[in-house]
Amino acid sequence: MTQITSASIPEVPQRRVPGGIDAHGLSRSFGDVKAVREMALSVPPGKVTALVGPNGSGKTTLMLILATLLRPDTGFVTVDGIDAMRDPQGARRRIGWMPDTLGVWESLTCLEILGTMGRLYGMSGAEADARAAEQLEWVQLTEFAKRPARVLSRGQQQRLSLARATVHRPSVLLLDEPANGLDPGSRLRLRDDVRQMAADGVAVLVSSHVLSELEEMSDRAVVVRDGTTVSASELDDAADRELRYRIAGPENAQGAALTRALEERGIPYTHGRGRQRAGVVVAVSGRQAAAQLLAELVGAGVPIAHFAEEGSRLEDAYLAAERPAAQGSSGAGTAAGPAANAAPQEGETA
Ligand SMILES: Nc1ncnc2c1ncn2[C@@H]1O[C@H](COP(=O)(O)OP(=O)(O)OP(=O)(O)O)[C@@H](O)[C@H]1O
Repeated sequence: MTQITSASIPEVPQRRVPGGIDAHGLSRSFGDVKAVREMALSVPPGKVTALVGPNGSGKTTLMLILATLLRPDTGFVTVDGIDAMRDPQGARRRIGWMPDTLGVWESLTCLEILGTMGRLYGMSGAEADARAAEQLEWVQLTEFAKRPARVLSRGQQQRLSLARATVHRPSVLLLDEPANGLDPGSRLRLRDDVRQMAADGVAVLVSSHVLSELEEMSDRAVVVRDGTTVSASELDDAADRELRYRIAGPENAQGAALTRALEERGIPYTHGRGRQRAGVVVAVSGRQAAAQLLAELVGAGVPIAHFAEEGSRLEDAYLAAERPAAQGSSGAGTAAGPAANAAPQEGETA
């Protein structure tokens, strides 16, 4: 894999002095394939930023560039203000990198792997060994301390990978599909660990295809498509943004009483599709408005068996990115359009 060197690389133009990651103008081609095109991205400290996009949109290529493991054709990356092109070693000391597969020395024990990593990051032998034991305890792998990594299950490998990525207490953490192969309990732990690291000030960038997982772990979302950043948005509490709610009667059908009540109130709705998607979908301006609508319907004697938020802001942003630009934001057949479409190009904000 190409290593970044400082030779003949121009200095980062003065833009802002960020903690975390600031990248702009990133491009990388593989032959004719433009995997990343003029991409801009910021990953602020103290927050978890979700990186989402369709297959082949350039997420892993971007992650590898940010981790200083792949050299971009153009562009700049700073890590805690350090120019990663000119000083990749300095940047790497601040970065924790968890790839989607562990890729370790399989015959070494878990303790040896983490101890070796600690030494590579400049710790003394005693310090590295103590840190290795501490990390194994953190990821609940102490019982495997003296066993070779090849005996670990996929989920255990992921936990060892997280321990390895954070052995040197990085201030930036890059996680590529971290929940792959984790059982539900381990996923919840991972979410809590990632949130705790962000609370401690770490800048976290995490990519995953499991949007529900990302939604509960992330503060922000960056959506990429065709190698470019198409939107960046805060996943703030949905207090007063437009939301979609699915409403169904006791038979899980749309129900004449329900549709009549909505029509009388001038509330547009669309029909659900399929057995699991029965009922109607309406757009409301925030949870307060949703609560009022529910109270009103029940007050009017409409039988309601299901009333729940539909999709999520992250899902909306992702689906909007999957659609070709020409289709725009038609709302995907629901009463409300995606809420995140108007988000600015990442890098123009901050
Ligand atoms: N080493 C490589 N050689 C040739 N093409 C590559 C290489 N790495 C990536 N690509 C191409 O670059 C594009 C972006 O790939 P990348 O792996 O970054 O996407 P991704 O968003 O991570 O995809 P996925 O979600 O499927 O993992 C794809 O078209 C891919 O085929």
